[in-house]
Amino acid sequence: APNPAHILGGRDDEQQEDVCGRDCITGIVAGVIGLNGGISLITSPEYARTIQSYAVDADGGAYPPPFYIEEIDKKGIGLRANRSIAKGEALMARAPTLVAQTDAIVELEVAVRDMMYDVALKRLSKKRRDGFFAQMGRDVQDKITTNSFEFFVPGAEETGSRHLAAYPDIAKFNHDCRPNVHYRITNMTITAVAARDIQQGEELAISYIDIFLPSKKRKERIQNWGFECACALCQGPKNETIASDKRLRRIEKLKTDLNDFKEIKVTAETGAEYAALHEEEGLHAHLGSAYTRAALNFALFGDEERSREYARKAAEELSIEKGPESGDAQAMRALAENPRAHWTWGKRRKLEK
Ligand SMILES: C[S@@+](CC[C@H](N)C(=O)[O-])C[C@H]1O[C@@H](n2cnc3c(N)ncnc32)[C@H](O)[C@@H]1O
Repeated sequence: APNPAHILGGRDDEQQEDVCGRDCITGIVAGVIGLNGGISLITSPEYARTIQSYAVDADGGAYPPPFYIEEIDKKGIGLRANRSIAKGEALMARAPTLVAQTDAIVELEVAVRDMMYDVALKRLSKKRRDGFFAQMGRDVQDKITTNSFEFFVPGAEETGSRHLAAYPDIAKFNHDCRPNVHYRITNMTITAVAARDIQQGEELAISYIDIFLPSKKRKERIQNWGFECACALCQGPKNETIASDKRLRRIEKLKTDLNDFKEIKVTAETGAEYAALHEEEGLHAHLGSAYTRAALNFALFGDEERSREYARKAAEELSIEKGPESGDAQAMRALAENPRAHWTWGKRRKLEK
C-alpha cells in the first residue's frame, strides 16, 4: 500500500504533520524532519530514524577560520587562505541544513516536492535558512543541484539510499581539477581538510568531478554542471594539459597492471612509479590509495622494507582522506607493522618462480 507522506517533527518537538495525505505518492515515503533545531529532512521515516541517530558536528574545524570569502575571477565567490595551512588541517566541519532522499525528490510530483522544500526550509532557524538561500542557483531545486553533496544512508535496500545534503558553507568552495582541499562525509557530517600544504593567499578548492579523467572528459563533466572550468590546469598552457593527460593514461595503465593477479605484468617498482605519478600530477587527495597499491605490490614481491615505507605513507594519507579510524588507514598501519604477516606477502614472488 502507498505510504503516507508526512512532515515529521518540528524544531525539537517531533510532532507530525500530514502534507499530502495517504495516496499522493506511490512507492516512496517522504517526510520532513526537524533535527537539532536546524536540519530538515525529506526522506522516509526509516531513513529519518537512522539519520537522527547520527552524531553531528555542526560547527567544527579550525578557529578562527584560516580563510576569507572573496570574489574570484570567473568563478563567483570562493574561499582564500588568510594564513599558511598545513596539510591535514581540518578547515571546516559542518552538519547539513537540508537533506533530501535522492529518489524522493526525483519521483515526487514537482508541486509536492516544492511544498516539501517549502515546509522543510521554513522549519530551519532564520540564520540557517538564509544560509541555504544565499547559495548559488535560481530556485530551491537549482540550489540543491548546484551545491549539494551526496551521501548514503544504510537501510533495507541493499545499497542503502542516496541522499542529497546542502552544506551552504562548504558550497563556497569552488572546483579545481587539482584541488588543495579534500572532503569526507562521515555519517552526515562533512569535513574539509587541507590535502597539501597551502600558502597564504591561495584559493581553497575541492573537486566536483572524477579528476582522473583526461582533460576533454573533465570539460564535458563540468559543462554538465553548467560552467566552464577556470582552474589553473584547464586554463594553463596546452603542453601542460598534454603532459597531464599522458600521466593520467600511464596511471590508468599501471593501475590495470597492478590489479592483474593472473599474470605478472609489473615489477616491485611499478607501485612506486604509480605513486610518484600521482605526486607529480598533484593528485594530493588520492595519494592514500596510490601508496596503498605501492605498499601491497612491494609486499607481493616480498620487499619488507619498502612495503613498510609505503604502508606508513598510505596510513598517513588515509587518515586525512578517510579519517584516522577508517578501516583503510588501520589496514595500512597493520601492514606497516608486519608485512610478513599480510596475506599478500611474497605471492607475486612465488608466482614468478
Ligand atoms: C558550489 S558553487 C561554488 C560557489 C560559487 N562560486 C558561488 O559564488 O556561490 C558552484 C558554482 O561556482 C562556480 N564555479 C565553481 N568552480 C568553478 C571553476 N573552477 N571555474 C568556474 N566557475 C566555477 C560555478 O558557477 C558553479 O556552478
